Amino acid sequence: MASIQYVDEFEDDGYDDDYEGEGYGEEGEMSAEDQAAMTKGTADVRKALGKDSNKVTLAVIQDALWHYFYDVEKSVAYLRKEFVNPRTTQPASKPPPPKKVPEGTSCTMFFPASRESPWASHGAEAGGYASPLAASALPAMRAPAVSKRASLGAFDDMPWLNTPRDRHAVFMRPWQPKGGLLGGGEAGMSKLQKLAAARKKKQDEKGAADNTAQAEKDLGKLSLSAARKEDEAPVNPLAKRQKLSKAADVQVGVPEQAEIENEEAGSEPPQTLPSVAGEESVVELPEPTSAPSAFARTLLGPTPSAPRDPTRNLFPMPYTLSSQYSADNFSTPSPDDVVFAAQSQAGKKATSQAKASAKKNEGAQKSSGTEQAASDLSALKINDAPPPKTKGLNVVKEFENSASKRSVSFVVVGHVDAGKSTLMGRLLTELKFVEQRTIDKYRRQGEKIGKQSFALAWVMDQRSDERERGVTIDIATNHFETDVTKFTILDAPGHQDFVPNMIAGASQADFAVLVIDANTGAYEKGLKGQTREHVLLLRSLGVQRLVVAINKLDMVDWSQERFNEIHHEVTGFLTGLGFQEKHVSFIPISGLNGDNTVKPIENPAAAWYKGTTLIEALEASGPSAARALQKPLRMAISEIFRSQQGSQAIGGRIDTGTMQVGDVLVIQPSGETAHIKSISVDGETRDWAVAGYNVNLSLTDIDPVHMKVGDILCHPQDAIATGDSFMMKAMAFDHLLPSPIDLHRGRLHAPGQIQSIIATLDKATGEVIKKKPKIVQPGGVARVKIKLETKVPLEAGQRVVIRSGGETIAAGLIES
Ligand SMILES: Nc1nc2c(ncn2[C@@H]2O[C@H](COP(=O)(O)OP(=O)(O)OP(=O)(O)O)[C@@H](O)[C@H]2O)c(=O)[nH]1
Repeated sequence: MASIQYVDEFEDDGYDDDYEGEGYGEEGEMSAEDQAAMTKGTADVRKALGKDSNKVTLAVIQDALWHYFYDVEKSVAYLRKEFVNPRTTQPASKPPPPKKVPEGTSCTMFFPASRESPWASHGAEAGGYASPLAASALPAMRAPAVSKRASLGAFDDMPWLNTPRDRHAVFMRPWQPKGGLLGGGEAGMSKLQKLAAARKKKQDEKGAADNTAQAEKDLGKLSLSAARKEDEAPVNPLAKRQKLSKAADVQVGVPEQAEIENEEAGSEPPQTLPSVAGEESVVELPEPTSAPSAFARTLLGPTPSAPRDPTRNLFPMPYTLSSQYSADNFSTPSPDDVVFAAQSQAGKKATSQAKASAKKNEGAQKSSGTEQAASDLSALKINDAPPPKTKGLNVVKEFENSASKRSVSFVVVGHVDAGKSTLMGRLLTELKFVEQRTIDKYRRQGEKIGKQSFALAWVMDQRSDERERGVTIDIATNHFETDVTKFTILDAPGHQDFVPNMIAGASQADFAVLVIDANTGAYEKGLKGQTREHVLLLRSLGVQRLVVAINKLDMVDWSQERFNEIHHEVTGFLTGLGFQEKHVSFIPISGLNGDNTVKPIENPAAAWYKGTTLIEALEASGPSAARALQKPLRMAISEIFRSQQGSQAIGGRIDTGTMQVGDVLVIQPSGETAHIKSISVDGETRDWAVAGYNVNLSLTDIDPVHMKVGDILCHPQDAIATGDSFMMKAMAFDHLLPSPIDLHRGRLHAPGQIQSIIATLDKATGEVIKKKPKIVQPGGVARVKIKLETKVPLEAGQRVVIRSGGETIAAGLIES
């Protein structure tokens, strides 16, 4: 088969002749398959045309075959329509006869692409870019046998080209800002814009020279040379700012009544500048040469229609024309300047020069509000305030001699929805620490969100997210007292997502109330869930006494059988973990109804129970060991807040030792010190506090940035050390191996890793069983090396919990 060359015969038709479709070479060989198909197709077409076949050339036949993918039927139909029986009026889309017969294989292909993009034809609908595929270029994909004009119309009847217009791809031209917008980038400037810019530059240079001469003349009249000398001397920022604002006052000045009247009358008043010496001079000032651009107006608002303040012409900047702009904003010292001046005076740190300028500035401070603020601030005299005085008490003796009630904290734990918060709400209501009308109010509010059954729980769950979700999220603290004891309730969240908060609560408690939902299925679920995990954590954190409240017994009709079943199983579980039976009491209860919280159960179905009420059980419980008053002071910060008096305050529990007002404390790990200004225990102000107390301290001489929740307070003489590497004796709840972990102690959370497992230990004796094991099985005890990412205040003998991936994997004692 002869090789043919398709060439463009429409050289002046406006198409981009330079462009050849990407991927199509000038010389492309027809494949053997194509050649065979072409030969057969040609014969078939001729046969189909019969005697009319002499009306068409071979080239036209082969061109048609190529276009119709060797579809003889379509090719014949086309040839008959266009060549054998041509219509009198040729359609615009009629493909012109190719120049050469398609016997060959190479072609030049043409896309109807614009000069701007080889891929798209600019000027499609909506100013977008129509893809060649959408805009009749599809035939060109079969281009080797088609001229570019043919590509536009030859295949209009192809069904696959009749795609709806809404499915045509449209490429949008990327947005490019026009050059020259507020002096925008030069790259995008048109020639005209460049020319205009060059002319303007020339004009400006000329104008600037004139203006400079004029300004120098005017400035000479102002006699500012003396002031300039003053400027050179170092002054404090306030003095400098005030001097500038004073000058601004002089320059910008408040217009005289006459001027205002003039302006109101619409006449431009003479622009008057009073000199420093009071001398008046009329200054001819240049008018701004152009109005603000549309962009500037968008940013700064419309140009005020009122006559402009003439003095503003001193600053021919576009923003001064904005209605938002005020030249008086800096005419008085800024708040920072006021603070700076006040601190300089209060701390007596200012240099003599600064003092002199501050004195000078006093005269300049015309605003009485500013003077007041400065005097108020100087009155604070933070650094001058004497530290709170200590009474030098022997706190241990004071404690022993005091007739105050014992202070006890208990944490309320258990599986989610066991009824912990409800039980505490009921207890506080029964004891009249919460009024019934408050519960009624909560019930009405709860009804609105379908949570009326949580009315009692809302006594503890005060956060809006807790109320909306019906789930306790963080430790809620509340207080009540009996004749002999002041109790602090630490209501812990039961949801597994908030176990770290439960750990924080448990680490502040003397004993725990474990609430178990006796309902069918609920108890069993809890035993696999947080009932079990919470008990493990209590044991690990050193809590030895438990009151087990078997709750919601109203739902199982006060079944003695159910009570006994739970009693039996839980006792086995607890003793297995090392709890002593004598330190654990079981109470059948209904927190919702209040049965057996303060008053014995009235329901006859519970006549089988002859034991104590919850409050009696609480009274009988307490700390498992004597308070460690003689040990060094250790208090973990559980909250940081501002007291009502505005001073810095913290809350927490004293783990060991004693403190009194006036003591200096070290906050670890920052190492910063503070003074105790006041101590509050159970809402009462005290001179001292001892281990076991939950206290609020008001501190002085400390910046709150040096404190955070989880930090430890101690006395400087026996401050706790900080470190990031510890040896720990750990009881494994899950498999333990060197891996990333989170270490928890109270509110302290520190990321780190188990660096190595030193040895597995005998649970009872603590003797080494195996050195350097690869893994520790759940239930095993091991000595592990912990490396933390930051230094934290931890010391030997402290109990910590290790968690990983949201699960508690171990707990134990810091050894060193
Ligand atoms: N019938 C009955 N329902 C109770 C009792 N105690 C609590 N409930 C219901 O149990 C649901 C959960 O009570 P909460 O007090 O929020 O439970 P919780 O243990 O504090 O929940 P979390 O702190 O989120 O773990 C509420 O709808 C209570 O009304 C009870 O003694 N009897």
